[in-house]
Amino acid sequence: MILTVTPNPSLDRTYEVPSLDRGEVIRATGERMDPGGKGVNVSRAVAAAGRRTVAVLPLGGAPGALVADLLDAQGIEVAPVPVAGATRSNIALAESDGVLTKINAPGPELSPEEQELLLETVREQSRDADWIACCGSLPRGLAPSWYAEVVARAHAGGARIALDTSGRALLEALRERPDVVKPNAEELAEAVGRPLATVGDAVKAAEELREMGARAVLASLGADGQLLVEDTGTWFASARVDVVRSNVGAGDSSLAGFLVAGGSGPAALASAVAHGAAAVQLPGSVMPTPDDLDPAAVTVTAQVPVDRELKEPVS
Ligand SMILES: Nc1ncnc2c1ncn2[C@@H]1O[C@H](COP(=O)(O)OP(=O)(O)OP(=O)(O)O)[C@@H](O)[C@H]1O
Ligand SMILES: O=P(O)(O)OC[C@@]1(O)O[C@H](CO)[C@@H](O)[C@@H]1O
Repeated sequence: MILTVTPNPSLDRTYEVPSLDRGEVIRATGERMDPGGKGVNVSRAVAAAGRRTVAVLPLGGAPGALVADLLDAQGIEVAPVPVAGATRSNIALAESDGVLTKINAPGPELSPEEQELLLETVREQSRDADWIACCGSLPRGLAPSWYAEVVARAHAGGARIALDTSGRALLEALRERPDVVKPNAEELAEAVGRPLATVGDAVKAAEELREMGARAVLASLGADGQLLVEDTGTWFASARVDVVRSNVGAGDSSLAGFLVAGGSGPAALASAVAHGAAAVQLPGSVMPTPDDLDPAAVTVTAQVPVDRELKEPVS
């Protein structure tokens, strides 16, 4: 079973707009609502792959009830933590030229009792978990060391941890040796405090994250593909994509692909890239099913193209 923990979930609202004109009334040509938050998306993708998953998440107010209904309609098993504050709504504005602008709200502040209940729920649900995926930003109230605490507890209980977060929450958790961390290019650059211009820069930064405590690093590099650096080797993978419709949740889909394929080694990396490539070709944060995957479009190599310039360098 793959348990996901999303301390700051969201109701994701996507509006399709011709273009963004600041200061004007913009008429949307389409809209959709998805249950969101990075761990929630990982659960949706794991379930779409036909594997058992449970999503732990605080839920509050009318948006929280809507997130619960949407997850129920998708058959996702949820271990909810009722909270007083309303679950946030995050907005994505998708322009017709493919540019996507996202507005992420801070979310409710969790009281000390709610924080304790969240930790306790994670503990209870961890019993049958092979992997625990801890994903996304921390809501107000949770200390930057919160993920570090979850990693320590999970390891004490024998589960493996995949962590997808950023900033101080990531840096503090590294000391507890998470089994895999999944930064995107920006998060990787921020963690090591320098820009990334080439695939080789990303390899060096991933190696540094391992020196800081991560056992493995699965770095997602947007249109450039993905990199896996672990004890047994370093691999680079990419996939052919015809049309990008929405990259919201592509990283979450690829983390799910990595975990359902075993969570280590080149075959798991290939699955991660196949899931990311399929996700960007679907609207909103729709997660791919096995029918959407095209494993033949994926290439994986141990000959990492270190001199290749990133299409989206991080300055
Ligand atoms: N423009 C693109 N073209 C082709 N593949 C893409 C593109 N964007 C993303 N992907 C695929 O999806 C994977 C994850 O994307 P990305 O690195 O943007 O994740 P992310 O920033 O963590 O996303 P999110 O936080 O929205 O889940 C990439 O490694 C790649 O396989
Ligand atoms: O604010 P966070 O927690 O960093 O990210 C939240 C979020 O942007 O991540 C998912 C896409 O990865 C969306 O479903 C959600 O809106």
